[in-house]
Amino acid sequence: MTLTRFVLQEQKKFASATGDLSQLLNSIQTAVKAVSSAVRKAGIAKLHGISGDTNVQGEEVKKLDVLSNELFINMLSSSFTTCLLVSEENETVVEIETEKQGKYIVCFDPLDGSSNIDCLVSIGSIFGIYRKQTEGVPTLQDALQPGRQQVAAGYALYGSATMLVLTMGNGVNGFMYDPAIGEFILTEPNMRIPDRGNIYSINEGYAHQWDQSVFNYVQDKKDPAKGKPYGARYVGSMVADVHRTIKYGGIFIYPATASAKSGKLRLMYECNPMALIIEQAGGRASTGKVDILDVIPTKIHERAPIYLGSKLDVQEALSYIQ
Ligand SMILES: O=P(O)(O)OC[C@H]1O[C@](O)(COP(=O)(O)O)[C@@H](O)[C@@H]1O
Ligand SMILES: [Mg+2]
Ligand SMILES: [Mg+2]
Repeated sequence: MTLTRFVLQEQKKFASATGDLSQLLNSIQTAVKAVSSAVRKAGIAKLHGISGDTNVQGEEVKKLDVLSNELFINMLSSSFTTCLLVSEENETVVEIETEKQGKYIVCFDPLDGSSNIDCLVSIGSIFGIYRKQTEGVPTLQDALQPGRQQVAAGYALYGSATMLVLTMGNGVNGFMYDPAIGEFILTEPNMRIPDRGNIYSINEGYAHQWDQSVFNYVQDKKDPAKGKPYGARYVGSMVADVHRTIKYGGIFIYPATASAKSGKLRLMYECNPMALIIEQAGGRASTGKVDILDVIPTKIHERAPIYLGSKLDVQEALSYIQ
């Protein structure tokens, strides 16, 4: 089953569906294919003397995150299904030209894990989709919806293969890209996260900046007197760290630190899409105080601390904090 057919099949379950969401998801699929192809060429480009700024001819070469952002914006605006776009790479909300407007709002991180590009480590893209709630000209306020309102969300992981993981609010499905036929194939139907894992994932280099509660939790996860110690894994690409957490279970944390009181990760295009996927796969995602999905955003680039993963692991971590 291809991703395109899967989406169409979901659409058929709703007699009133116009097909706009399917069209929107198809445009994201195309953007992801184009980003994937650019990612696969980026490493080898160095061999041919092409770097992020200029090639051997002195011609300008776009950085991967800038290129990915343009691909997402072009595909989404020409899908005629969106009115507002919120991108990590754009300071303000992008309003689609009136003639091309549709009823959806898309928040996205076109290229996540950018510090990993130059060392050939996995990177990704993340997106969350909302319906415009009011009539009339779209405004910033239309974009500031809590994550709970997402109609669909997903991520693409550019790893040893490219995989697109999608939720439309009734479970999570994973599609592996087969470059030979140019299609995403459903290879991971109904993905479920284990209720408990044995991996913790956090940037321990910042331990001196954590709250005591985070420190105590991580300490206990390593203490043989407190149970079998957990393994540590931290890629530094949220998509890769979250994908591993869904597949193997465990916990991913990007907490508040002394210098970053709301952590680092962005609520609208990193935390919210991942939180919907994790909840739909049977896990939990919290800021430490409330469910990520219940946070009402006040600005498009705001940050949130995040504790995400297996239900019992997140519950245990939260018991240290609350
Ligand atoms: O280096 P740190 O502080 O651990 O941060 C890692 C986090 O930063 C990010 O790379 C931020 O994403 P961008 O690359 O899209 O800015 C996340 O993917 C990752 O989880
Ligand atoms: Mg990111
Ligand atoms: Mg990014």
